[in-house]
Parts: sequence; structure tokens; C-alpha cells
Amino acid sequence: MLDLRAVTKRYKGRAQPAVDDLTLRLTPGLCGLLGPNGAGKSTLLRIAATVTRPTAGTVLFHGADAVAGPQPLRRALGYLPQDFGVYPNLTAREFLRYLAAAKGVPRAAARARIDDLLELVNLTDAVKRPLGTYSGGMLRRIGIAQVLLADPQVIIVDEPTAGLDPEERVRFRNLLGELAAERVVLLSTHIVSDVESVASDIAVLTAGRLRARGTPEELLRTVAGQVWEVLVDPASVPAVQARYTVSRLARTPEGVRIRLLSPHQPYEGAAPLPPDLEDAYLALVHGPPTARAPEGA
Ligand SMILES: Nc1ncnc2c1ncn2[C@@H]1O[C@H](COP(=O)(O)OP(=O)(O)OP(=O)(O)O)[C@@H](O)[C@H]1O
Repeated sequence: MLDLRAVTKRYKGRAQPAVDDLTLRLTPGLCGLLGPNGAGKSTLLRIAATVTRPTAGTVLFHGADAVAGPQPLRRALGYLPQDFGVYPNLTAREFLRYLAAAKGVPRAAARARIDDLLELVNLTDAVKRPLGTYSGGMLRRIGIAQVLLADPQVIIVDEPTAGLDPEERVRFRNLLGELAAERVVLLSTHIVSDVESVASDIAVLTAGRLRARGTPEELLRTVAGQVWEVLVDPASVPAVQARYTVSRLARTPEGVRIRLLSPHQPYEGAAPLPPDLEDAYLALVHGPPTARAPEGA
């Protein structure tokens, strides 16, 4: 339905392209776009949302060029940018009515929909307050509500759960999961748990390039047999970190429990663990788990 083909974006004055010859074909379902800060996620989402023009490559929506003719995609789109701004003097209802009018949603339909959406994002109690008095998390929820105003076919959300409390995160994640049954949902994050339970499709972006794409199970297979747990004394932690990619570290009364990536048993007594998505993501971002040479070797 939405097809990014060999898309490149170069910003002026930058040696490296922010997005580099990237192809991503999206059909209904939730695609989680994972990548570290600066990987190019926001740029890619802005291109997919027709906010930024690619330097090279094309975006096709239902087979038609959405760079040359963005209107059909824009009409079908709900987009939450990372830096979503509001008018601070408007109330939630006024602001959503304004956006609905801008999107061409008929007035009567908009009224009913706005009340449903405010309930959906749990803001019914705050509708009479100006948005300038909202907390960061509440503003994020307004951003989420506006995504759904015109019943979009394509939903593009950039780090949507930033600033939400844990309960709201889960609510929103599940909501996107439900919406993805019939829609293209593209969600960017650098937090693996944001997409772990809901994304059937995960794309990992590093330095503007698509590093991997697959189902969570496919990504897990890339680190099968390469995740280990060791218990070490606190003084040994820096040496372990220098040699291996460490995915978790917990201090316990017995010592420091370290979860790390290694192609073979790293230390005598190290126990193998079933990999999780965080391990697979780290291996993709930091390269395959080859042990680095110990210091002085
Ligand atoms: N308007 C711009 N002008 C110049 N460089 C930019 C611009 N926007 C982004 N960049 C650069 O392009 C690269 C990719 O940035 P982008 O914001 O797309 O990454 P990201 O993965 O979304 O990162 P984050 O998670 O920090 O938002 C970075 O090196 C960034 O500094």
C-alpha cells in the first residue's frame, strides 16, 4: 500500500545522508522502526508522511507517486511528528475541531468523533482546560487523538509514547495494535519494548540504512545460542563490558549478573539464555557478537 523505494535524503552541509538508499514496502499491519538516536528514523517518517521530499527515490501510495502528487496519501494519513505542537490558548475540543476542519472532516461527524477520541485517550476530564496547562504526557495524548481524526488508512507516529506513563504506554501500544489490523501503521522508537508485543514486522535502521527487517521471531533467530549470563564481582564489570556487548546488568547480593552477547561460551560457568528482542536489536546495532580482544592481548 505504501512503498518507499530507494529513498535517500541528504541535508545541506552534511557529509552522510540521513537516509541512504532505503527501500521499505508497507502493507496493513504494524511495522516498528527501531534505531538509535540519529539513525534517520524521523527523516524517514517525514518522507513517508510527505512532509520532507527525498533527495532521490520515490514514495508510492497505492502505486501512485506520492512525492509528485502527495494529496491522496495526505488525505489517508494520520501523522504524529516528534515535535507535535499545539495552540496553547485553545481547549482540547477546540483544537481538535480546528484540525478536523483543516483535514476536511465534516462538522457533525467531527463533533461525535472528537468526543469519542477524547475518551479513548483518557482526556475527557480535561477538555475545558487550555492546552497550555497540559502536561507533556497529556499533550502527547492530544497528538495521538489528532492522528485518528479522519479515520486514516495510514498511521505514522514518531516516538509516540515519549512522555507517557507506563499505563498509558500499554494502552496506546494496544490501541495501535488493534488499528493495525486494517491499516498501515509505522511507528518509530528506540525503545524495544514499545514494539515487542505488538509489531508483526520490525525494521532496524542504523546510519540511514535498513540493517534488518523481519518478524520478531526472525530477528530472535539471528542471536540464537549467543546470549549468556555470567555472575561476576563488581571490579570485573568494566573488563566484561570492554569485551562483550552487554544487554543487561543487575547488581545482586551475590555479585553483578550480566547478560551479554557472545558467539560461544564467554566464561566457564556462563549459562546460555533464550534471546529476547533487546538482545537481537543490540547485536544488529553493535554488529554481530564477536568477542573483542581482551586488553593487552
Ligand atoms: N533538518 C536537518 N538538517 C540537517 N541535518 C538534519 C536535519 N534533520 C536531521 N538531521 C540529521 O540527520 C540525521 C538523522 O536524523 P533523524 O532525526 O532523522 O534521526 P532519528 O533516528 O529520528 O534520531 P532521534 O531518535 O534522535 O530523533 C542526524 O545526523 C541528524 O542530525
